[in-house]
Formats: sequence, structure tokens, C-alpha cells
Amino acid sequence: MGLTHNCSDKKTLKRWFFIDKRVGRKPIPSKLDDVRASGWLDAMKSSSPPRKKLSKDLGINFVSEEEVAYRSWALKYPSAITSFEQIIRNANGKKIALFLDYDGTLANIVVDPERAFMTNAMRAAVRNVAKYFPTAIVSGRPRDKVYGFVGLTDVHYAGCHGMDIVSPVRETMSIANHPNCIRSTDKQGKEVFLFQPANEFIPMIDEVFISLIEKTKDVEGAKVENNKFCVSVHYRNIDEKVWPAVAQCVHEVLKGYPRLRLNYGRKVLEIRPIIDWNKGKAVEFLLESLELESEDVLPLYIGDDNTDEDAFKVLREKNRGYGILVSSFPKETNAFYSLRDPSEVMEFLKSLVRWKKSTAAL
Ligand SMILES: O=P(O)(O)OC[C@H]1O[C@H](O[C@H]2O[C@H](CO)[C@@H](O)[C@H](O)[C@H]2O)[C@H](O)[C@@H](O)[C@@H]1O
Repeated sequence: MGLTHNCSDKKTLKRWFFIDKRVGRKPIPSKLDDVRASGWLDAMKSSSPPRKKLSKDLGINFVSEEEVAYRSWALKYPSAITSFEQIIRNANGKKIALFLDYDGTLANIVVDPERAFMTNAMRAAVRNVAKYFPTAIVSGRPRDKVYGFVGLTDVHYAGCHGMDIVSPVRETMSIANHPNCIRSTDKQGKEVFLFQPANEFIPMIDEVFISLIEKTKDVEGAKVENNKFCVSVHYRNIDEKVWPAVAQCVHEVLKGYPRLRLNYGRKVLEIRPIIDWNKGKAVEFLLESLELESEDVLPLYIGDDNTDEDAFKVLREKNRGYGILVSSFPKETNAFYSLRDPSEVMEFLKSLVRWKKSTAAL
């Protein structure tokens, strides 16, 4: 009983499920060796581990195993809240610039990507912090979409993992003459640079999107998002037993597109162009266009996902600033500091504002 190439074959998908439930056998036919051998499944499983239930406090001083592991990990990546004074000391009078990821950083992870709203309290915190520090949001979502969620005009936006940036015009920028850097006007009528280095991939991304919608149409819980320069295939709401079939669909489609590659996000497979551009490059671009490339600027980048690692890496390697990883479980990272979740991100942003106000009053 082999699995056909066509993952939208209803019978095949049902068969996967049924056999596994009935006899507990692994329903992995040979074609799936591709996705297993290449480590896709392991990466899918580890991309966003489910929150383990914390053991109940039984009235005695009890710290769960997970908490012990987290605390020991946090010795290497200390909390940006408890290390706040240290961060400020290290800034040593430099101007702080803030880069913020969206999903999992400014908004909690939720089952429906269309409903990943940020709270009004978080919006107010971002609005306030942007009054005192240059602030940019760098998201995997299309720029318009993330703007739709955030709705603030005083922050800068880079969408699609940095493949869709609007920035102030700066004639001296090396990238100003790049064919994909065009002058445009923003919603307020201001002249801006629109930098979309993966422009030529839009038709290819549309094609892949249509083909993945078709192939996954019978997979319960599958969601395919067209993010203009990349495609997200969400498996958060798919039964884990069907993940190999979904991985296989994506694998099959990608075979026909050697100029596209795969990234793992939080319960999402992200297909994107093979170009030398990522969130790290986007941060460098924004630092330059916002005239923040000087040594007197300390960039802080807060993010929760694998794609944010590119930005953490740039800051670490260039010894420029600090990455702050948002994670409630231990994870290898290029960040320097950590925060557990968006509520701690909000607390950190508020601390920055309080500190700025207190020093301004001196
Ligand atoms: O760079 P980000 O702003 O973090 O965007 C990355 C992806 O975020 C969204 O997916 C994630 O959040 C969803 C809502 O909480 C969640 O349902 C999903 O499981 C997460 O992977 C977005 O939908 C993706 O397109 C972005 O690439």
C-alpha cells in the first residue's frame, strides 16, 4: 500500500490516519523516506514544543523539572528584565534602537494566524517606546498585514522576513541604486524607499501557493498562507500523525522549484526564495537608512523564532548590540538575553520608557 505523490488524494490521507489509529503501526511508506531522512520531521516536531503542564504547587516549595531546566538555561541567556540595569550600563550613553518581531513577540501565538491580534496594552507600550527610541517591526508576514495588526504610524515596518521594507529615502545608501529599491510615496505622501529584493519571485510564489492549497485541501486543519514573497504552510492544527504527509506535499512541490527553499517556523513550514536576504540583512538595511549605523547606537532585537536568529547573529558577530530571545523553554540561540513571553516583552518595553523618562528628568 503505497502513498501516491498526490497528497490531496482523500483516500490516501484517510488511510494514513485509519491504519495508524487501528493497529498503531507507523504508516510511513517509502516515499516519506525523503522527509524523514532529511530531518524535516524532527525539525517540525521541535519547532515549537507544546507547553508542558507545570506540576502543581502542592503547598511545599516545589519547582518543576521544566522550571529547573529553564532556570539553568537562563544562566546562559539571562532575563532582559532582571538584567535591565546591566543592559543600560552596557549601552553606556549610546542611543538605543529597537527591532521587534511580531508573532510570538508582540502577540501571543494563537491557533488562527488571522486572529493574532496584539493587545491594546501592548500597542500602547510599543507606541510609547517608539516616542523615545527608533523602533522597527521586522516580521515574516507581509508588511501591510503586520501594519494592519499593529496600526502605528510612528514605527518602521519590514515584512516578509525583511523582503518587503519601506524606509526613509537616504541618497547615500549603497543599496539606493539596487534595481529592486524604488522610490515611492507612503500613505502620508512622504517619499520613501521601497525595497523588495525578491520581487521577481512573486509569480513563482503565487504558483506554489495555488499548488499547495490544492495538495493540502483534504488535510484537516492545514492552512496555507500567501505572504507575497513566501508561503507559509501551517501544521499547528493538523493531527501529528498526518505531519509526515504534509511534509511530503511540501517536499514534492519544492522539488519543482530549485530557487525556493524551506525554513521552519513555529509549527509552520515557510517556503522562500533562495536569495541572500533575511531579517539580519533587513536590520542592517534599516540601521543604514535610519542613519543609525554609527557606533553610538545600540540595536536591540527582540524575537522568538528561527528566522530571528539571523538578526541575533548579525548583532552578535558585528558586536553591535543584543538579541533578546522570547522563549518559555530552553533553546539554542544567538541571542544574549531572554524573555519568557510577550507579557515580559511588554514589561521590558515599559522599563525602557521609564528609564528614558527618569534620565530626561535629570
Ligand atoms: O516573523 P513573525 O512576525 O514572527 O511571523 C512568523 C509567522 O507568524 C505567523 O505564524 C505564527 O503565528 C500564528 C499566530 O499566532 C500561529 O498560528 C502559527 O502557528 C505561527 O507559526 C504567520 O501566520 C506566518 O505567516 C509567519 O511567517
